[in-house]
Amino acid sequence: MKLRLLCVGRVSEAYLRAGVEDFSARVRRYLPLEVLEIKEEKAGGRRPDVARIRDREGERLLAKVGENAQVVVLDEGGRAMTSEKLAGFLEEHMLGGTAELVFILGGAYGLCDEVKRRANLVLSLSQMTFTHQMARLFLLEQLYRGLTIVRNEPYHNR
Ligand SMILES: C[S@@+](CC[C@H](N)C(=O)[O-])C[C@H]1O[C@@H](n2cnc3c(N)ncnc32)[C@H](O)[C@@H]1O
Repeated sequence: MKLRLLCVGRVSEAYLRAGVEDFSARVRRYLPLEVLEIKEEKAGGRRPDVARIRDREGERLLAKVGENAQVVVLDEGGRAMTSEKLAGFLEEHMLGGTAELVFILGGAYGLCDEVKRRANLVLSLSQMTFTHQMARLFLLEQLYRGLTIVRNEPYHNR
C-alpha cells in the first residue's frame, strides 16, 4: 500500500519543515509516501471570500484523487481516534488490499463540504485547530507511530 498526502500550501516554517522531513523519512521506512502540495488560493483584500477559496482549493484537491482511492480527510470536527485505533485502521487497509490511502489537509481556511463528502473517514487530531503546517507534522508523526504499533516496534512505549 502507498500513502499519499494531499496538502494545500507549503511548509514554510523551517522548524516545522525539519520535523516534516524527519517524520516523512521515518514513515517511508514502512510504506511508500508521496506528498503533493496544491497551490493556495490567493485570499486578496481584507475580507477574503472564504467559500470561494475553499471551493477552488477543493476542486484542485479532488482533481488529484483517483476514483478508487480510499480517502482520509483531516478536520478538527472529524472523528477522534487513539494512536492504537489509527494503527488498526492502517493495518486493515494494508491487509485488505487498499492500493492507495490518501490523506487530505486543508489550507488556512479549511476544506469545503465536497472534499469532506469524498472522505471515507474524516479524522480529527484534536478538537483544537492547528495551522495546516503543524497538522501535517502531527499527522506524519501519528502515521509513523501507527506503523511502529503495527510492527510491534518500541516507539509507542505502551
Ligand atoms: C488552519 S486549519 C483550517 C481551519 C479552518 N477554520 C476550518 O474551518 O477548517 C488548516 C487545516 O489543518 C488541518 N487541521 C488543523 N487542525 C486540525 C485538527 N485538530 N485535526 C485535524 N486536522 C486539523 C485541517 O486539514 C485543516 O483544514
